[in-house]
Amino acid sequence: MSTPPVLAVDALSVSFPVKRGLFRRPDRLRAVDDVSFELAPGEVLGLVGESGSGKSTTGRALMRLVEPDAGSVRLREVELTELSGEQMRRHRRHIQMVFQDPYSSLDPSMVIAESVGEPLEVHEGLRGRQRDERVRELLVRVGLSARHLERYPYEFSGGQRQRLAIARALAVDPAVVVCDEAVSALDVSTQNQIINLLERLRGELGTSYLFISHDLSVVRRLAQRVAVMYLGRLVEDGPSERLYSRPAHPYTEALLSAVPVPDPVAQRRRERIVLPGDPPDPTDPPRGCPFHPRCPYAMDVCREETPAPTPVDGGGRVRCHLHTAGPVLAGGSVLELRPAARREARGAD
Ligand SMILES: Nc1ncnc2c1ncn2[C@@H]1O[C@H](COP(=O)(O)OP(=O)(O)OP(=O)(O)O)[C@@H](O)[C@H]1O
Repeated sequence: MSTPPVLAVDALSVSFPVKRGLFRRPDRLRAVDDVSFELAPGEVLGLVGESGSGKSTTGRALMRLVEPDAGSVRLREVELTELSGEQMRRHRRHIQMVFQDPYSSLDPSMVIAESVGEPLEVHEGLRGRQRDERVRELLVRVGLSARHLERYPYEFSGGQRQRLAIARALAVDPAVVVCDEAVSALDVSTQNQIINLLERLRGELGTSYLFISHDLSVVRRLAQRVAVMYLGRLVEDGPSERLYSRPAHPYTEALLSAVPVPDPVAQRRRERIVLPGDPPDPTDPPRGCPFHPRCPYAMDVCREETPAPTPVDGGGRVRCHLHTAGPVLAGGSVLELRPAARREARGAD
């Protein structure tokens, strides 16, 4: 029997009211639409997509920092969507978040002993010397000096502050950490250090991460599996190795075509796919497949029907009509999304 997931998200949806005018009823913006995924113990799942695709809202909904409209979030068999406010506050020790801006979790007016030690006070009732001793251990664990206890966050560099935010998130030994663009504001060498730190801590503590980022090259370094969002929906998920080498959804293919590769010869040979237009208005998504107005492979069916998830090679799923028609078009269950396949798709239109 395979190990049960530490986190199981099923058909999660979140919407926000959006005011259009004084006398009109607010529209609903579907920021997260029917999203499902699982996270295994010690696994890193990358969540990628353009700005506004719903990545942060997904992460925040898991923590109940925004309330889902529908769906289930099970953390180690506990249904988080059914907990009362007080129960959820207590349960947050098991699911923590690291934000892009470390000041989201570090109060600038508190010394490190207080801000990193706060979860230890709240969840384990530790105070004084006991709390400080644990904070010292945490500082060392994230590569900082144990002597920094009485310093304020502004006395640290950006990378060091992110280490402090990670120490705070890990203080109460959570099962899952949601990292929301946690390295995006850092320069490349500091990014590398933080990624190495997260990887080391995963090895030492067995923590699972949902690693949200718009940067596919950063995600590739850390994630064993990747899920791709477009307009609030997951369009594809699967093992990193397969997804990066053989994307099954045209949107994933376009995102990957923009990621630079280290080999200059391979880089010159690559076809950069520039998607036409902007992402549609999320308060008025297109009929059929939400991606069809920008899709280089769009067929008639894509304008009419919303694609259902279909399994792809090596595990994972893709929501794409082209893929459903895959065996006809390409003779395999993962399409080769190349110009030839594109011509065939148009022919099958
Ligand atoms: N509190 C809110 N009220 C209204 N709309 C919101 C709210 N929060 C997010 N949205 C909208 O929901 C959609 C998804 O936003 P979200 O921040 O989750 O996307 P994202 O993929 O994380 O992008 P980014 O990386 O730019 O934050 C966007 O259209 C955004 O404008």
